[in-house]
Amino acid sequence: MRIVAFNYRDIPNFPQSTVHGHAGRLVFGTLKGRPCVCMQGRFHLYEGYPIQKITMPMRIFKLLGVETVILTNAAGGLNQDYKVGDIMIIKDHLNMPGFAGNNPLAGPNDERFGVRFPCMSDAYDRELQQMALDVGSELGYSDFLREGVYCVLGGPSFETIAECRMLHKLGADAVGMSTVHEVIVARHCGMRVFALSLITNKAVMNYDSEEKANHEEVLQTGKQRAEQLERLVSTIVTRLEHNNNFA
Ligand SMILES: O=P(O)(O)O[C@@H]1C[C@H](O)[C@@H](CO)O1
Ligand SMILES: Nc1nc2[nH]cnc2c(=O)[nH]1
Repeated sequence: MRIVAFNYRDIPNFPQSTVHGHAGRLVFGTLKGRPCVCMQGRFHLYEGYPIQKITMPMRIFKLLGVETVILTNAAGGLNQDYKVGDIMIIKDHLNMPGFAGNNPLAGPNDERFGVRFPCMSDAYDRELQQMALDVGSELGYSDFLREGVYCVLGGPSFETIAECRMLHKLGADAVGMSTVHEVIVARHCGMRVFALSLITNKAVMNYDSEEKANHEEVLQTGKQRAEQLERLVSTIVTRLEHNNNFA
């Protein structure tokens, strides 16, 4: 298998990864024979990037001919049934920065990519969600595979207890700092989207709790589930090929 990788710093105008654990490389290769491009590290509002810069890779992928985008993230579990290490298939999102006007599509619309007012009620492809459930069940992952609503915040501070309680009441199952901006831009230009959250920590909802969210726990849980996540995603990619829907 041949892989070609580019450091973000060698790609003109590409943002740089500043987060520990994000390697900062764009990797081209094949996954089970299927041509893929993977980002080793994504960009976040808390790094100080304008939201259009964070989502620029989505438009590059569109121009490269990508049809399906698979996004993964680390998130805190708000749903009290969730456990650390659960994998949540994202079925919908709450875009908190968007409520405050920070939407990647704000500003003049570039008609070459999509319409001024794109629909988001179908942001997360339902067929791909079902496929992930089927694949997860075949792989024996059903005990830790969930479906839920992801809420994006700006970060970098983790949430207060009151914020976690509010987000849970609003219908969020998991909270994080990424993904939604990319989803909006990917859908705007017509790519299919599938997204997963790894529940790396439990959001602290109780004033008696001694637990504290921290990035080390996030990285640690990521390492523990890496192999299973990799198998889940690569099997889904294989099914895309077998279904031949997106060639
Ligand atoms: O996968 P992402 O980058 O969304 O991971 C979250 C947000 C921060 O980068 C990090 C905080 O621990 O986890
Ligand atoms: N905002 C937020 N992002 C996270 N990423 C991983 N865990 C968390 C969390 O608890 N909150």
